[in-house]
Amino acid sequence: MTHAPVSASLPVLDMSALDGDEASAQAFRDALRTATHDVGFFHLVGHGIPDEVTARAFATAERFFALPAEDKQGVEMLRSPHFRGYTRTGGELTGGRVDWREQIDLGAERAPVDDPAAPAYMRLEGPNPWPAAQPELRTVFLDWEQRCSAVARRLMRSWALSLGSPADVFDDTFGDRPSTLIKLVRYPGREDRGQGVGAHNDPGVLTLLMVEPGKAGLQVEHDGAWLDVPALPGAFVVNIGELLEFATDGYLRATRHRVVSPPPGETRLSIPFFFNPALDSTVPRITLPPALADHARGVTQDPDNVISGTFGDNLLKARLRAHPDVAAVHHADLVRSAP
Ligand SMILES: O=C(O)CCC(=O)C(=O)O
Ligand SMILES: [Fe+2]
Repeated sequence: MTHAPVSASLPVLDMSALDGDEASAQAFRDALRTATHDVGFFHLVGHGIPDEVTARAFATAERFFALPAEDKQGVEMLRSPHFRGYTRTGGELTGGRVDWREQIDLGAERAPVDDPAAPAYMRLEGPNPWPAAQPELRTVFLDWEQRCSAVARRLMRSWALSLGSPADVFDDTFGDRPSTLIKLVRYPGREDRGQGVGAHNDPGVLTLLMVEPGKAGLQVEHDGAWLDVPALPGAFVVNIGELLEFATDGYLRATRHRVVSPPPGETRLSIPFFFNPALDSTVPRITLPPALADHARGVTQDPDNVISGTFGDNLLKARLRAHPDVAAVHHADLVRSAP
């Protein structure tokens, strides 16, 4: 690949260029840096995940949402102090307003941390509730997690090089305990085409989003307007989160986005994968070469959303806000002490 074509206003990057010669790998890295400096979003093809694997992921998600309500309630997030499991439609907030989507959150499968002296964010680590009625959910999405993590680690190394840093500059941030999270999301249709998920930035580093083929609804803020971003079949929509903006002093941009509900009678499935640092790791603030540093905009300052270099702080804050019912049941001590 030499040039990034533009489709539906977002660049399309072909990751298979990394398997080519140094010139094509360099062109990919330049396109990666430019896309995430300018818009903060791009389409990613050539990522190596076969179409049939993606089709299986959507078929599995569809079967999960079609389970009887009791099966979904059996794995509801309200039972999980780690914010894992099923959230019914209307059970989640973004920007203080109700999102119209149902979802299951599947994080890195680990043992809970039971050290009372550990920072509060370590409560986010723990097991997932897997539905007994659908055993393949576990195998399909543990496999999806492995595949997406490999793509994400490769992208992180490409960003590092593209910013004039050693390829491994971000490696320790993720280490062997990255905070991965997969959401299976179903947006029901409705008349008013309102908030499927409200406008937000992703709080972490990197998001690889797969959208059901042919479905629109994702909108990305650019130059003060909302761009419609229909999915390209088999391609990820990739965006960066606030911590990569933080790491680059705003040279790379975490961009606000939202999903509007599909029309009545339609639904939209999506599978976002979040590749984020270990909860207790501090993201390095990298030194940019002068030519890039001149174009660093500084980190966006929002008094309602102060960014910490420690990922766990950001994630815990985001989870408590999005799921106040889970917070009230399992983390009343934290909610009471919140400013
Ligand atoms: O469902 C989508 O297309 C996007 C979801 C999203 O932005 C999120 O869950 O952070
Ligand atoms: Fe998002």
